[in-house]
Amino acid sequence: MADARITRLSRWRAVLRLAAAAGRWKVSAFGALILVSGLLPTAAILMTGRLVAAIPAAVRPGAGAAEARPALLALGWLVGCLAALALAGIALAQLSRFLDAAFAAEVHHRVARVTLGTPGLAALEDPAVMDELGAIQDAERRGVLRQTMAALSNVATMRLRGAGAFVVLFGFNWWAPLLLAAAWQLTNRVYLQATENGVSVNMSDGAVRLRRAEYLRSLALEAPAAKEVRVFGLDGWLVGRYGDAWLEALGVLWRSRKANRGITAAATLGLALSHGAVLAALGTAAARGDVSGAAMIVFVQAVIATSDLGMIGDWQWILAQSMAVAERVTGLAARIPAATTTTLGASSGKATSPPLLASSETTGTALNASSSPEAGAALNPHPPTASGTRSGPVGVRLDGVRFTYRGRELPTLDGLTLDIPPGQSIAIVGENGAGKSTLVKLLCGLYEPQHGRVTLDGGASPVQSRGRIGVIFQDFVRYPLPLRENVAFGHLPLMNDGAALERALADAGGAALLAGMPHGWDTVLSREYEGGVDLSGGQWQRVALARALAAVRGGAGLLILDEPTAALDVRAEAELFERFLQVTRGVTTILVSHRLSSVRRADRIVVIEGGRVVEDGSHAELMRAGGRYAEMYSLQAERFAVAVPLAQAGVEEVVDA
Ligand SMILES: Nc1ncnc2c1ncn2[C@@H]1O[C@H](COP(=O)(O)OP(=O)(O)OP(=O)(O)O)[C@@H](O)[C@H]1O
Repeated sequence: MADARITRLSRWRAVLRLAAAAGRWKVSAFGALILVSGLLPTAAILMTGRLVAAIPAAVRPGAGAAEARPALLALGWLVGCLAALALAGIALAQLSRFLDAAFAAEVHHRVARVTLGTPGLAALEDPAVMDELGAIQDAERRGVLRQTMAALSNVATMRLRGAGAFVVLFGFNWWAPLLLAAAWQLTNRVYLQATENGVSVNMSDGAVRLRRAEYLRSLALEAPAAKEVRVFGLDGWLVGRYGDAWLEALGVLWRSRKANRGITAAATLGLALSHGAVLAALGTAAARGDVSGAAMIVFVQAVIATSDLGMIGDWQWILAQSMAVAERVTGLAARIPAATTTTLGASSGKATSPPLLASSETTGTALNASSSPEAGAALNPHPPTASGTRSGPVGVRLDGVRFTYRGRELPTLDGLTLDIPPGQSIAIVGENGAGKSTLVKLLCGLYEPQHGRVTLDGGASPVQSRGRIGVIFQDFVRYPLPLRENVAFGHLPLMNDGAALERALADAGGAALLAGMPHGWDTVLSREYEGGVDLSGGQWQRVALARALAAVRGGAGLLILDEPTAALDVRAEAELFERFLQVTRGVTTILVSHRLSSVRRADRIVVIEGGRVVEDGSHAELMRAGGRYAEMYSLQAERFAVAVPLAQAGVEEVVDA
């Protein structure tokens, strides 16, 4: 019981803390209006009694006589109460709407601040955190959060009305209000317990199942899985699984409701008996003449109004859910490690993003660089840095790095040591699952190694160096946003610098792509939007490359490319790499690729196996050594030799290793 009280208290505190974001005056006005709306009904009940009591005296001499004054006064007060009640109701509804918008925005903002503020991915991949976020999102989607203040005002005014009636009933006798209040409280407690149980299972066990059901629904309804669902004939299976998953989620709720059925019935019976007892006592008193007609009207209204001390239905359910969500939101920061250097303000995801004023200078410099007549000039010879403290290529050092994914027993990287001097171009190769992409994520500070250290720029952590890194991940994001944003996300200050964006896209081999866009830079890269276009896999890859090059233009001194050309045909890839060597002069580049024909152009190649570096050297050195690299290269070269006749016949993709 004490625990439940503490939980309820902390939930109330959480709601009020989030609501406070709307401003002290608005919240104070909200509280005052609740008080007025909650207490005026009791005043109206009392005024009705006064009016009824005064009417006989007023009727006999006529309305103009002095005896009629109390009745007129009571009537005036009653009308005043009702009018004030109506006005307060309107004002409260308006203010609730405003506060609800502010409340939902604050929840949104806090969740975004916490999730974007965590520098790595580990916390967001934690199933417990995913469930928390899923439950919050679910409440947002169902509109629960946007009704919190309306629910709060309704519940609070009704409780005040009930409390007023409770006090009024003491005018009849001492036990009637106590009996009715106890009966309603008991019913309310039972209902509340059932509601809270329902909310809890809904947001824990139910949420997990609901998330699964919604994922299955998204597979059935949304574009990404549409092709496979149709070709593999998954439709029937999906509909069945979705139905089962949905019923499982609802089953959790139904079971929790069923468990409370008996006690709910007992509480309802108690309610009926207590009302019967009080009304019988009132009737007896009236028959004996102990209670006047006017008092009878007041007490009967009060008996009815004590129901506001009981369960209130939907508003209570909404408030209970909002309170549980509010508690989760305010506790989220404690469960997800806070950012050490990133902030929501650095919305580019770069801790060292320049302020807007500085960015125009940055843009100016970039513009000058980009407007250089020399095609393919080095992108970042002396870049303006985001932090203003560092420029030029970034040195990278990994010291005995060991990293194991959550839930896995064996480490993916196990004592990996690698030193990359500034300006070097290095290629990382290894079999599928060797840990190449994991290494990239560690270099970007998305995971922390359990042992060893990753440092950039001569000692900074990857998170501190975010503004100095340009990256294309293997699973880069295809933003269904305008082409401009898809490229400028690499360095936000370039957003309106058409020349710099154009140069980045051209350097990524995407000049023709821009020419084919119906609305130029403003073309949305998704057919789901009016005037939008769909891109091929290779075209998307060029856009992602342009984004990484925009980052370099904005000051990144380390460019990491994880399988940047997997979707390009062989000729396009060869052209692109040729160009790349020119435009990334003065930048440290790390290339992860299975295409050894591209890899061989790097200054240095390292082979990863068993979580560590097993070979390290130039293409020629590694070929001479005759180890893993030489073996892989020879295998691909054999395929190349077989494929050349086909390639000459125009089937170039066969060469793709
Ligand atoms: N988020 C994750 N959680 C748990 N395990 C993961 C996660 N990401 C990758 N792994 C595992 O870590 C290992 C290394 O994966 P990684 O993607 O780094 O390999 P890779 O060398 O890039 O492979 P590929 O050449 O296929 O891209 C794999 O066994 C993979 O299953």
